[in-house]
Amino acid sequence: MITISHLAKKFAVDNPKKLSEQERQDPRLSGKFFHSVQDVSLTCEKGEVVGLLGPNGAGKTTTLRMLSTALKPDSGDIQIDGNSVVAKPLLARKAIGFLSGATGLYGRLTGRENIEYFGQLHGMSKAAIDTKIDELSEVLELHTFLDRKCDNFSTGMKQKTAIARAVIHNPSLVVLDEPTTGLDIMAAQTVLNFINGLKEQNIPVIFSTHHLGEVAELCDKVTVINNGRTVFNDSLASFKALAPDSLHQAFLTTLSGK
Ligand SMILES: Nc1ncnc2c1ncn2[C@@H]1O[C@H](COP(=O)(O)OP(=O)(O)OP(=O)(O)O)[C@@H](O)[C@H]1O
Repeated sequence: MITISHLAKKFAVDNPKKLSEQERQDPRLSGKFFHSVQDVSLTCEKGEVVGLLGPNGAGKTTTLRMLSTALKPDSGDIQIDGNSVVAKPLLARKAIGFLSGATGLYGRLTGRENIEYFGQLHGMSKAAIDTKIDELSEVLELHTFLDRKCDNFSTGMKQKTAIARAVIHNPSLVVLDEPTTGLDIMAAQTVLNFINGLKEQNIPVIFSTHHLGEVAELCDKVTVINNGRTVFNDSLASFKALAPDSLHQAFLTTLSGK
């Protein structure tokens, strides 16, 4: 089980002139700090898929980066099966498969080499890496480009390769930051099927998205973040019940604080 409790993260603002107009008006700007995440809590049980929703700049990526250990929280805690991610980051890195917003593939390497490299970093044997790549190639439909250099991959090819790379080590929790953004309908469906496959294997998934249709299709739970705070954290059924005819209206209701 994953428990995120009262996370907070602020960033120093070196030059306020570099902030956008929206950020300058944002209540999270206080003195020399921008309090990106102020109080985020959520839970995810084995086999559950949690959808993380929120307007642009709400704090979703910052939250997921703390969960993946890329950022250290200022306060709050994250526990995976009773172990604190903050206290034991190395343990957490083994347990989590994290897809960040930037795919960051090595362009001079092939897709396969990029994935293999991560497997090696995780200490996997060549045989275990090969077996896992075969499996991922099947479910993520990588065959046609797996042995091409990543340099001129399409957005979809890059994203599928980055997802395969993120889960090469058989993580016990998968965290995906906007996994379908920029993908065409077929590639997005492949990624959604992949998430569904993880769910069937009882592997918990937490993913951020702006697509409410994906939430309806896949999620057991919904967490909405607004201005760095959790404003909704409940089952998909409870989310839908906020406005039975429209998920968009349900989402807007969570933001209005009603
Ligand atoms: N390293 C940083 N330094 C300063 N401000 C930051 C930093 N990282 C994020 N922020 C700010 O924190 C806020 C939350 O950003 P975050 O990327 O977490 O939002 P998000 O919910 O993922 O948004 P989007 O849906 O647009 O991806 C934004 O205003 C962003 O500019």
